[in-house]
Amino acid sequence: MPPHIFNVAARAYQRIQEEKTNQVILVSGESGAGKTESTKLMVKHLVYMSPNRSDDLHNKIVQVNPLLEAFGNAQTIINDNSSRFAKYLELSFDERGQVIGATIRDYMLEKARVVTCNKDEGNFHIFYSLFAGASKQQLIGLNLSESKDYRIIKCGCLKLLEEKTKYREIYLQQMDALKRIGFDADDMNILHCMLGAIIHLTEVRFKEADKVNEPLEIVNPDQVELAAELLNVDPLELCLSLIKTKTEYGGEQLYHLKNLEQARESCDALAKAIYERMFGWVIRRINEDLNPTKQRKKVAASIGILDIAGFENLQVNSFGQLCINFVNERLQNFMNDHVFRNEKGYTLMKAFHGLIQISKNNEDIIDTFWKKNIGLFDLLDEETQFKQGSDAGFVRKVTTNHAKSEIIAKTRNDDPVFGVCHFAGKVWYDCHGFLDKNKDTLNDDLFDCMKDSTNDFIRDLFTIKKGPTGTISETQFHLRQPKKVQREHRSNNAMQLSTELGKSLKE
Ligand SMILES: Nc1ncnc2c1ncn2[C@@H]1O[C@H](COP(=O)(O)OP(=O)(O)OP(=O)(O)O)[C@@H](O)[C@H]1O
Repeated sequence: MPPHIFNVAARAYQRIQEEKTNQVILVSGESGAGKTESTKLMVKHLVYMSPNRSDDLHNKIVQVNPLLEAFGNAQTIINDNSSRFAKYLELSFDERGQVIGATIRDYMLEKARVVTCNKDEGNFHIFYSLFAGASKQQLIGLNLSESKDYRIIKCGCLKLLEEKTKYREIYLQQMDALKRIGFDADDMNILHCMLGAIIHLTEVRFKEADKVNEPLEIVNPDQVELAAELLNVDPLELCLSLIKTKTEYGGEQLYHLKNLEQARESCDALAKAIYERMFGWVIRRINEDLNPTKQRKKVAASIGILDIAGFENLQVNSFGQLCINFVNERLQNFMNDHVFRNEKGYTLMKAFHGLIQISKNNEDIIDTFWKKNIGLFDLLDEETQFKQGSDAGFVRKVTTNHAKSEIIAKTRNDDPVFGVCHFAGKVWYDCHGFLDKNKDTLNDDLFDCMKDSTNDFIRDLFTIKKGPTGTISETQFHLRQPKKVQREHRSNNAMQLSTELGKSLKE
């Protein structure tokens, strides 16, 4: 039945051979519709059609999926294995139509999931497989305990104990896939250290001081200490950067103490930043391994497959859903423009008549998001920059500026919620935390702290600038080879750390 996965792939392949033009396959559909599975089948089919293919390369291209899914997928209410990032995979072919490599571009990783996930959803798969699959020794090495109820795996619905056998198996597959793309012992060590550091950072708790104008108290400084140790950064510098921030004014450095919320946010922001950069690094390594130039053959044409997170309408829709749904609006618009509005598209539309629903023009919806000054994104940026800005203030701006719009829906109560009538249906957005998610900044002190790591690789990872797609996987910047994290043996140092912290804050 059209549109048949293998038929679409075969047509693209035929065109690169006959017309010698690059092809792109755009896979769209709601979350859980089968985009990722279809992409995998198309890749398999394209590689299968390639003559004299190298089995090693063939296997590698097909086998990167468990890795991408480990770090980029999670259980959602709709899909047990939902892609929480967008992926553009480009297969390169030589003049004989032989596949000679692949490149992956990643976009929009939903890194907020590391620290918050909706009820009945899960965190990224890698955290569950780490606890289920890593040996006792490995976990002890990361100062993690099998039995502790960590926030990172507690959030969401997955019952690790019930799924342990499944996740142990998945962990072994993931480690095997990492080895296949060239991860050596040092790479594995640093990857595990970063995962461990993220887990410890999400455990850090803060407490208001008893007196006003006094710094916050870190309830469990041992967790900061452990994270610092795994990242080879100075624990005292890390503690200080979590509870105070510096600004420059008239050439002078001023220090501000963070409030409870700001400290929690900056700790979460650090955990998210480490995850995001680690994810980019894994993709970068996949790309290095599958680089077509390694085959010493000229790329004659390519077939790209775009698989982005599908349209979402969950029980609670937040900033992530707003961004995902906007991208889906843009894709829909692209389809309208480039497929259905030209002659070939019209024929296609007739052929598909009754099989798929042709959506109406959605330019008004795109304008609602993007129009200068009054579009949702400009309004959100404006409210975010406003010192007294709030989530409720953003919703007020949206509903006032779009009072007559048929696209924006309001609630009758004062909840910071508004609705958008998308091409695929109406979605209500709960705007709690929108401003923070939009800010998503790691303050300079924390950045500097990471850049001061004594481990060259961690330092590079945080010095590297993000590329045009917002990830580090694509930048030209050179990353040094990871070196094993040097562990200093620390015991019962938390007390000493607290004393040093108090002294340093007084100074
Ligand atoms: N061709 C297929 N064969 C077998 N199972 C499939 C196929 N397509 C989809 N499925 C089933 O549907 C589930 C969801 O598919 P998939 O993850 O590809 O959806 P998606 O559209 O990529 O969703 P999301 O946008 O959430 O990432 C799969 O985990 C699988 O169980």
